[in-house]
Amino acid sequence: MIRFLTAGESHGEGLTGIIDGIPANLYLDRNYINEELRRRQGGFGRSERMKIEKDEAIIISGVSNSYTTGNPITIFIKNRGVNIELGEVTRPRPGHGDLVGALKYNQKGGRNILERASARETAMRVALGSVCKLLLKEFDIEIFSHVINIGGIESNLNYYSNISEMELEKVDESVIRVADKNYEAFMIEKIREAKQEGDTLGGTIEIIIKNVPVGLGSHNNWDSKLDGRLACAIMSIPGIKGIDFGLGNRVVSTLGSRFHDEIIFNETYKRKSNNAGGIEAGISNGEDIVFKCYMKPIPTLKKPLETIDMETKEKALAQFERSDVCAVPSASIVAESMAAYVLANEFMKKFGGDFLEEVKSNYYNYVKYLNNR
Ligand SMILES: Cc1cc2nc3c(=O)[nH]c(=O)nc-3n(C[C@H](O)[C@H](O)[C@H](O)COP(=O)(O)O)c2cc1C
Ligand SMILES: C=C(O[C@@H]1CC(C(=O)O)=C[C@@H](OP(=O)(O)O)[C@H]1O)C(=O)O
Repeated sequence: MIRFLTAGESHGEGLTGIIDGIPANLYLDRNYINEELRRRQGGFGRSERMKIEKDEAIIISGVSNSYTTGNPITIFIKNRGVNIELGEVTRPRPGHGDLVGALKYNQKGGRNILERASARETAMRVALGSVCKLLLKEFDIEIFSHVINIGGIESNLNYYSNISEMELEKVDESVIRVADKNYEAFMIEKIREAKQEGDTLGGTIEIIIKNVPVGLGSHNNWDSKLDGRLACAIMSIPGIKGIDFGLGNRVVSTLGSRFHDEIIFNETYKRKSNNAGGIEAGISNGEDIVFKCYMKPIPTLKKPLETIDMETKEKALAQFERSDVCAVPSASIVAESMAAYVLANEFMKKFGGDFLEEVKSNYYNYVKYLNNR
């Protein structure tokens, strides 16, 4: 079993992560980890903070001469430009953790809460997730993501683009479908407008995972189901408010005869379509795993919402501090990383071994078995 924990505050010394259960003898490419960290820092709409930070993974344990040893791997990422005044936050921001956390932990305001609720912590999830990605790559499993909606500007280039319009449910009128490959330019413009208005945006991310073998996850109990485990991991990302698999909410408006993926046999079992998104009964079915996740608009607004001052109990405007306007592209890298963790964990549960060669032998033995079914 693979498990991980992170620690560290947004404006503290840095972030620490420990991941346990990665087999020995896996080549751990530091450049790859740092490149993943760089990808998370990108995207239009992020705050000045991303110009200050230059995330770099310092590997403290579990690796020798660039190969894993089977020991727990510890990674540290230093916080660089911690130069903002860390005052108390007594005018809590609706949508952030300030009020609920202060009440739950008996704090004067939200400072100690936001330091940990902040998505700064997701840098470490990406570092640890990249270790999981490197393990999955040994078995040709690759995870891709792209942003398909920002604040209602929707790209029609998604996994299911080739489905005829007849089969699409009527799109909400507030959604503008951009059939153009230049949809990114429209999205950037939308973010620019929101920034000018002192407002913020959310959006939709699509994740596609390729070459997943049949048989990860299990139908046999609620907490073994692969879709459930992915949903839990993805929903734990700050700001993510929903996830759906395959055709997503179109399941409600599509006839069963058109929805379910017919089974064919061509050397192995295959499907004529992939509306389920690669998972049936909590088990991967060998097709691409496809899901979408939905991020709410960033809670910190330059044009603040109404709140209550926790000291006076008077009506007030929510506190503003440096903030992103839109962080959907960054969240997509975090979503890839959380998906990598879940899949690597399921992979090790099924093909477990203490060293990579042992995991490979178990895996290829299973592939041989499948080829004879
Ligand atoms: C990559 C990333 C960056 C974020 N940046 C900000 C930000 O700058 N300001 C902010 O208020 N919220 C930001 N958020 C969202 C908050 O962290 C999140 O809304 C908050 O912790 C409350 O959690 P919840 O939205 O899951 O309820 C960001 C989220 C992610 C994934
Ligand atoms: C630091 C990161 O994101 C932060 C997430 C975040 C929040 O409230 O979630 C608030 C902002 O923090 P700050 O006020 O220091 O700029 C973001 O920059 C990061 O992604 O590395």
